[in-house]
Amino acid sequence: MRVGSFFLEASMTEEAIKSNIRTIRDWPKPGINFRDVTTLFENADCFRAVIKSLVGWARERDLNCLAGIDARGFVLAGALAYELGLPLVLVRKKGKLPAETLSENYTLEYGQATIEVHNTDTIRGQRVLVIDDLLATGGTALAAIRLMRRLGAERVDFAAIINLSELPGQQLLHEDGIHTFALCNFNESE
Ligand SMILES: O=P(O)(O)OC[C@H]1O[C@H](OP(=O)(O)OP(=O)(O)O)[C@H](O)[C@@H]1O
Ligand SMILES: Nc1ncnc2[nH]cnc12
Repeated sequence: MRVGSFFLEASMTEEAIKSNIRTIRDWPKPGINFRDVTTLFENADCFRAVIKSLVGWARERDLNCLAGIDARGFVLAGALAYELGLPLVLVRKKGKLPAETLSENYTLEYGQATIEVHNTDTIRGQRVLVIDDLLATGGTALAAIRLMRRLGAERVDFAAIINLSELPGQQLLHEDGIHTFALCNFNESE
């Protein structure tokens, strides 16, 4: 995985980004250090620097479609779609999409879930970037990637603000041949 400090403006280092992410201990259950990006979104300069970095990386990847993951991934994906001028497909939690859907089940750090996408032609033959706020076990990202492949994606990349470096997501995506980018890493001890 490439960590994004190369793309960050001099004024916004990896450490500066991390300092804008709040950690909530033992939430939503004991033992989980929840990395809360709402504090980063509330800092306009930091949010702009994050989008600028993601856009810089995305431009190098010669993409032609984006897919955002419900819910925090949507905040990033909408800004990237606007900036890059690319179509955006929404990957939603089960039961939220009104037309015909494809579904994938997955396991989270703290439970089980299902994500869905509309049965759209927009993905077929495209180089797609899947976007989320955070990569942990990789369950969500890999489920979204499976959906993109079922919809006929030619290539799928993945980008997030945060990689939880002691969880297996990064390695699993690498083993699946997914080009992955994150702006910062967190260890359990932080
Ligand atoms: O790598 P994983 O172990 O799959 O975990 C990462 C996912 O967990 C969080 O979402 P969550 O399911 O909490 O949903 P939310 O964005 O709706 O809060 C996060 O936004 C990622 O989507
Ligand atoms: N530790 C964590 N913090 C925030 N979102 C998460 N999703 C999965 N694990 C998470």
